[in-house]
Amino acid sequence: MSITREQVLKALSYVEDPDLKKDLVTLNMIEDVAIEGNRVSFSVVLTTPACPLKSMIENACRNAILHFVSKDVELHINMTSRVTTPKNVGVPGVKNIIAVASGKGGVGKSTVAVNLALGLAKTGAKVGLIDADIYGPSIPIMFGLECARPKASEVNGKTRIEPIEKFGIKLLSIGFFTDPNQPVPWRGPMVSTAVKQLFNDADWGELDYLVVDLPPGTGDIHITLTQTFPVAGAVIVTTPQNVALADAKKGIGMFMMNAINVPLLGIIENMAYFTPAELPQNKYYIFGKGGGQKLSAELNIPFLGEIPLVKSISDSGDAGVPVILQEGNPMAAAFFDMAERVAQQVAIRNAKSTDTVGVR
Ligand SMILES: Nc1ncnc2c1ncn2[C@@H]1O[C@H](COP(=O)(O)OP(=O)(O)OP(=O)(O)O)[C@@H](O)[C@H]1O
Repeated sequence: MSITREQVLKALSYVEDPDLKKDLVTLNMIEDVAIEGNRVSFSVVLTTPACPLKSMIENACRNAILHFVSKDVELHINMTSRVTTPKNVGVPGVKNIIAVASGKGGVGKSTVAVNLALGLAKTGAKVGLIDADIYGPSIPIMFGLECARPKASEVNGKTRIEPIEKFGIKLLSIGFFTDPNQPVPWRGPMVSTAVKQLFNDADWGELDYLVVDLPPGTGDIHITLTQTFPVAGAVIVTTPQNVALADAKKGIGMFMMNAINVPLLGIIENMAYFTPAELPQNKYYIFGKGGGQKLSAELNIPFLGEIPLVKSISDSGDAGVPVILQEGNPMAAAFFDMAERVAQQVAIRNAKSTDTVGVR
């Protein structure tokens, strides 16, 4: 039996990426094809290491080779990734900026942003996190970094801020530069300058994803961010109450405005139901049921999942070790699934955009 490269590629041309709706060969996702006797190896280059369809695609490739080439092939598939990016990247080295927003305060936006960033990093992606919530920067507490002060140096006459590194990600919070006991009366231009500095004056290096925790509502920071930097997409966090959903709708409306026009990656319903630690099967829909799903259906925006109201989420945030880092905690799995879905939506958006590079 003599296997050819053409046979291998022909077989793999029957495997479609379910999200991108094209076959892997057309998408240039097959690399490093090597054949020695009946030993065949190749790499599948996914659009994100957080791809929730990774094992499904690997199985489909295996079946295609065994079916169309030979069932006697000794097959080695290397599943790898190269994160895609919108063409206009505003911060050099940063592939995708993901904004995490909410209509109302206190719905768990920072909790989602933190666990999203750490979930993406867990898959092997290079991740940064910016806490741009000037009214209540909570990320220093959630990372146990209340007293941290990032180093700043002068490079060629320009200030360079070094993000703090913890739990495998780089982070900066507006809270690192203010006194937590001293209220800061922010004025519009100050806000805009401070936010731009977090992006432009920081040494972020190479990042696949830079997650930005925005203040609640719609304001100066949202306008500065979306008009200064090309944002890959926004994630909207809401709770199930009608008042929260109504405000979430306004937030979504802002991202859809022509002048802003940021892709909506989806809605996350936080505190979707209460579940006691000792009775995890019991779900109490204390704030109403299914509001986030209904909103996503109404506005035709992906629903990225629901996170229950669980004491360990709050405790871990206060203790400075986010829940996604706790092996075996079911909430870690819930946040990890959510992170995969967000990365999936970024890849879909990037591929749909005519400006996309990375998927060739
Ligand atoms: N699913 C959850 N279960 C239990 N507690 C939660 C959950 N989500 C968030 N919390 C807790 O609720 C509080 C508010 O959360 P968080 O700071 O993330 O909200 P936020 O929307 O960012 O608020 P703001 O923008 O007003 O600062 C925190 O104490 C957090 O630990």
